[in-house]
Amino acid sequence: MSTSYALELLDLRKNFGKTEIIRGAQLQVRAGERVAVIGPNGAGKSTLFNLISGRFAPSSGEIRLHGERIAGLPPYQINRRGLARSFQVSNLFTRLSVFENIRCAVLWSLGHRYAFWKFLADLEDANERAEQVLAMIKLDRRRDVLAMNLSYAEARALEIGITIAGGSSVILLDEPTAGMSKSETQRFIQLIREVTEGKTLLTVEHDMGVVFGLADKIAVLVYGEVIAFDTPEAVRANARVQEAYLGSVLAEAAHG
Ligand SMILES: Nc1ncnc2c1ncn2[C@@H]1O[C@H](COP(=O)(O)OP(=O)(O)OP(=O)(O)O)[C@@H](O)[C@H]1O
Repeated sequence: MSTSYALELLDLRKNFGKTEIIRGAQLQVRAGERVAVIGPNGAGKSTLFNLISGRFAPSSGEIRLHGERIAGLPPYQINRRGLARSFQVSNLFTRLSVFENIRCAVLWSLGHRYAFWKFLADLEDANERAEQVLAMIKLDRRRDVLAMNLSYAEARALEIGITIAGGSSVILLDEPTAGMSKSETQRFIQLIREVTEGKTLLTVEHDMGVVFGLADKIAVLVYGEVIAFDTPEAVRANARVQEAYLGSVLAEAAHG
């Protein structure tokens, strides 16, 4: 039954002009699973995330979030239904503090932009929730620092905090550790594991160390199709994946 899945892609397709980039993608993600979407450059990973989060409307097919149809809805409506996508660092409010950035995200998720009386009543709750999120992303000691003065890794942690602030149950992270050193990456994987505990997570990831450190399941996207969706061990052993993509990447990772 479809409602047992947190997220489903059903024969999803997306054309840009005459070129079909997503070609009948199928995926069924259970609640609480952490899934890494991998695939060669240009396979359509970012496009897939843009479809799921509502930035692009699919050409055909369906997307279901907790059994509800969301394909073609605008991003804010998909967000209201419990799906949040990480924003890039450049989307932080650089002249606001770490705390204020998170509080904005909490208030936004409460949907109180236009109802001032409700806004005041809930401000205390929002403050409390923002403090909790700060502690979760381990930036409580950087609470009053302006976002523009954070280190790169701290800014990425803040980005994750903003993504989870609204309490969404399905979280999409696009290359969360890109640009980090090896030790920062290790710490960040742990942080992501903690803050997404009990949630459904989808990441796009190129770094195989991150993939194997974070994912319960791997979805392999090749030419706009999910050619495998299984545990890391099974995907690693899958001949079709080896042939299409993973063999070369794993060989590289082993020597890198
Ligand atoms: N808005 C767009 N208009 C036209 N073509 C697009 C658009 N967005 C993406 N594409 C094309 O779709 C294909 C898939 O791109 P996408 O960025 O989704 O791949 P990806 O798997 O995320 O790649 P990478 O790993 O390199 O980031 C590429 O050939 C790209 O040029």
